[in-house]
Amino acid sequence: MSSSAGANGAPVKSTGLHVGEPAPGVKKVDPIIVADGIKRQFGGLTAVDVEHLEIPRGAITALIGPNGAGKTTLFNLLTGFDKPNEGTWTFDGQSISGVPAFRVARKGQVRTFQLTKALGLLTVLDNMKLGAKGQSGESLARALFPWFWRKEEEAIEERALDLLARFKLDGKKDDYAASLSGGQRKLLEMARALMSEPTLVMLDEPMAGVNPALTQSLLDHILNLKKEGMTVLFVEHDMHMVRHIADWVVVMAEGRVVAEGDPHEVMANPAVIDAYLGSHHDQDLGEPDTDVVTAIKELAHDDADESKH
Ligand SMILES: Nc1ncnc2c1ncn2[C@@H]1O[C@H](COP(=O)(O)OP(=O)(O)OP(=O)(O)O)[C@@H](O)[C@H]1O
Repeated sequence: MSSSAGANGAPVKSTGLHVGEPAPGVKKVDPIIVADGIKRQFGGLTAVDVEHLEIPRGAITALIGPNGAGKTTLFNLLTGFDKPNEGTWTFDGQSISGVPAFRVARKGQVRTFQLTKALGLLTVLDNMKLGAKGQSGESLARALFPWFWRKEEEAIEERALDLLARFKLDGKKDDYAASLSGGQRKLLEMARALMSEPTLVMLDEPMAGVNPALTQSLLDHILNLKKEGMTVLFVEHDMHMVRHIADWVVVMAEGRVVAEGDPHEVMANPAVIDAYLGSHHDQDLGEPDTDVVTAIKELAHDDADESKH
């Protein structure tokens, strides 16, 4: 598997990730997450109903689907922020179903979380320190061995400053996080997630609210995570980004996985267009995602043209 930039500067995609025909639930050569029979209901609504899903290790996987498909709910379940009605899953071969979020994070699976109002009132550096693992529940040990904790705190601060420099936020370390632009917030969210030295990074709509000036920088940071050996799983509506950086795409609709494959295969799959056009047919949530459908069709068309040359 290689992840360096290709001759034309485009990222080189990881291939050979699956075993057999790409279809919902297809087995992966080296899965980092394996989920079985996950169901999450809210009253009478089934938000997630995933029979089998494997996320490939060391690759970038995009989770896409129309509004209300269950993507965020699945993210919340896998990261321990919510509990399913049914289902089991493993991370790195260990069962983590029902394990609370802070323990999941300590095992190396982290997600970005949004800069809420409360976090906005902390400085950028304090936000980073919050992302370090092993910080909660050790107050007794902290009181008994202050010298040890001072050392750990110094190490945490050093790592935070290194990461802030890497994300070009070091000049803002003492600013309130609320003063950052939309794109800088996304960078801070990603940098904060890296404080715990994760093996799997889960990003919820990394491009939402980011102005074009910071888009490339965010993409590069995500590609770098893969280069450094991390696995990335992200939810995103921007199809151009999905095609550009994802090695593998999982499509959800109405709680289920309806398609899986590399971005080219998925964009050419009629089931994917149907999922977007068919969304909301029984709900009054407004227009289906026609912009996304247009983007998918354009990209599928480009792919067909490319394959003729
Ligand atoms: N806490 C909750 N209580 C009740 N219903 C919920 C709750 N969370 C999610 N839902 C419902 O579950 C379904 C799936 O929602 P979810 O947010 O997971 O979809 P999504 O694919 O992430 O959508 P979007 O792309 O719009 O963020 C939706 O119908 C939503 O209204």
